[in-house]
Amino acid sequence: MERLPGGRRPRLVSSLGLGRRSWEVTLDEERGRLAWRDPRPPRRAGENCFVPISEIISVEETELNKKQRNIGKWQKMTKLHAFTVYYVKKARNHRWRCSDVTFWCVDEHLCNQWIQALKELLEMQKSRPKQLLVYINPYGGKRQGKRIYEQKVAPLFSLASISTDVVITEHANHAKDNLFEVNIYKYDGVVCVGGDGMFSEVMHGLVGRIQKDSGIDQNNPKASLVQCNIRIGIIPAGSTDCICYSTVGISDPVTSALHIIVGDCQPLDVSSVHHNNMFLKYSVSLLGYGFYGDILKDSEKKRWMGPMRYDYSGFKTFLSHHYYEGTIAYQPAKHTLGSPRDKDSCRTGCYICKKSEQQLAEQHKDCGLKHEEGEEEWKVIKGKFLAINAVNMSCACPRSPKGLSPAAHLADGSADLILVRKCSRFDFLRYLVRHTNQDDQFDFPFVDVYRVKSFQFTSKLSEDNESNVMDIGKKRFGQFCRDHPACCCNIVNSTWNCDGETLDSSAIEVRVHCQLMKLFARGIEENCKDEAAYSQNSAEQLL
Ligand SMILES: Nc1ncnc2c1ncn2[C@@H]1O[C@H](COP(=O)(O)OP(=O)(O)OP(=O)(O)O)[C@@H](O)[C@H]1O
Ligand SMILES: CCCCCCCCCCCCC/C=C/[C@@H](O)[C@H](CO)NC(=O)CCCCC
Ligand SMILES: [Ca+2]
Repeated sequence: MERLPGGRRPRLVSSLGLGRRSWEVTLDEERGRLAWRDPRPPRRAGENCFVPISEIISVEETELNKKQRNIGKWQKMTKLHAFTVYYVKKARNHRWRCSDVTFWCVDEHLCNQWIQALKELLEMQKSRPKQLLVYINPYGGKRQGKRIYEQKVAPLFSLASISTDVVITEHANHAKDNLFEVNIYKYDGVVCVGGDGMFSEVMHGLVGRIQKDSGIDQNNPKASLVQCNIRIGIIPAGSTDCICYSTVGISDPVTSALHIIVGDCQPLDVSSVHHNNMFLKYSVSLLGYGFYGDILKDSEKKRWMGPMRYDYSGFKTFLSHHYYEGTIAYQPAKHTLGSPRDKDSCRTGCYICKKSEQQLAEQHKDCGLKHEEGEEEWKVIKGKFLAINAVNMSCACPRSPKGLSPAAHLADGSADLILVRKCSRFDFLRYLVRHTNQDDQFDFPFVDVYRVKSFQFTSKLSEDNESNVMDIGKKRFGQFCRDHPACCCNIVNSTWNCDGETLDSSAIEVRVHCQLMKLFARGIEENCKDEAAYSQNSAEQLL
């Protein structure tokens, strides 16, 4: 479509057939939408609909089948020309579906004009991926990854003319290692089909590869890491799927595939985890010591149970009620506007994350200047903890729809550090139950929460071992419980659960890297009235 005088974008308006009737169809480039309305007087009119061009999946010329041709007596004599528009239809609970509408007319030229105009507009959607690298974990979750991809996702990618290279993983770390070998720069994105563990693998491969190619040493805990602009798409097929749920609002393969197709982009904070100047892992969701570490450790032996293993190990770990002694030092996140006790959550277009993005851009501008991160204050807390959870995002998942920290932000450059101190089993149960209802899980005297940009943890055991290396008695006989010297119960360390993988060290140093990577997502959308397929709105509102 050519520009109108004054740079205004044009409208294409035609009377086109839809079903048995004629509708007024408008392609309004200025407002970025395709709309169709029943031109009959309001009392007799049917639905009026519109779809944003950014949410059109594809347009195709269509041969009307026999049933569709039965649209009126006179049309039987004439050759009809038709095209189908496939678009995103928004359903309840953030679920997206692919819907379609077929318009027809007798004028072949008009039909082609519409197809061409729509295709040109789709071509202009520059954030849409054309070529993707897909990794499928056939053993994640309920072992449905391959079937989910082939039946639900691949047909949508092909409808949207996205070409794919698909790798079905044969062992753990296959995807990660592969990402260090292939030419990643020819792809517009990498898709992982699996759970949080599979996402973590792909993220480590991609972020690690970018650092390697940029000459950054990941072992340096103070290194300024290079942002990864190749987006990752998650097709959920795992046991928890917390990253997908927290960034899309639902764990649903079709919804995620559609977010990839329309080229959504959601920046994400990533924490680096080090031990003694050695890089251990990155984390985007949960770094959990104590309760969640113990669940993970126990559940690894029960992988054959599938997603149920977390319920079994969760119950067992709850009954064991272990607490761990240690010291946490953290740097508060002073740069961010929010607080973990906020009532509002991070949503699409979040202004708190936008503010952090601006700050990051400013930091990059004066990249010559050293930022005084190391000099900022550290706060130190010693204690006995049932759980230490550091979350970069809410960690919402089907088990806990508002997550471990409902007000955490996806891309604000901070993590919420939740400390659950030693308390009774009953109080801990009350705390856990609040993960599943609307009550405030931080409103307990034994729970503290801080928004941080970095933290360190040392367990009491490793502190003692370091300060008493010559204490032969301890070395030989192990450590004894200080509270009950006579009971001889061994004090052991817990394990860190890092996005569903265990870490070997209990002493760790963690730093949040603001918006280090990007996902094919847009954050959780507010439930707005005009959400549902943009239909049933009045014509006056629309046109
Ligand atoms: N072919 C494979 N065989 C064995 N393990 C694999 C294979 N491909 C990937 N993996 C590993 O399986 C682990 C778990 O996979 P995934 O995250 O997909 O499922 P899950 O653990 O059931 O789900 P969640 O992480 O959501 O709890 C990943 O850490 C990944 O490294
Ligand atoms: C009496 C009712 C009490 C119910 C309490 C339910 C609380 C559920 C909170 C779930 C929080 C999930 C945090 C996400 C962690 C993921 O990075 C990780 C990898 O997938 N999953 C687990 O470690 C698996 C963790 C599974 C925990 C059950
Ligand atoms: Ca964050």
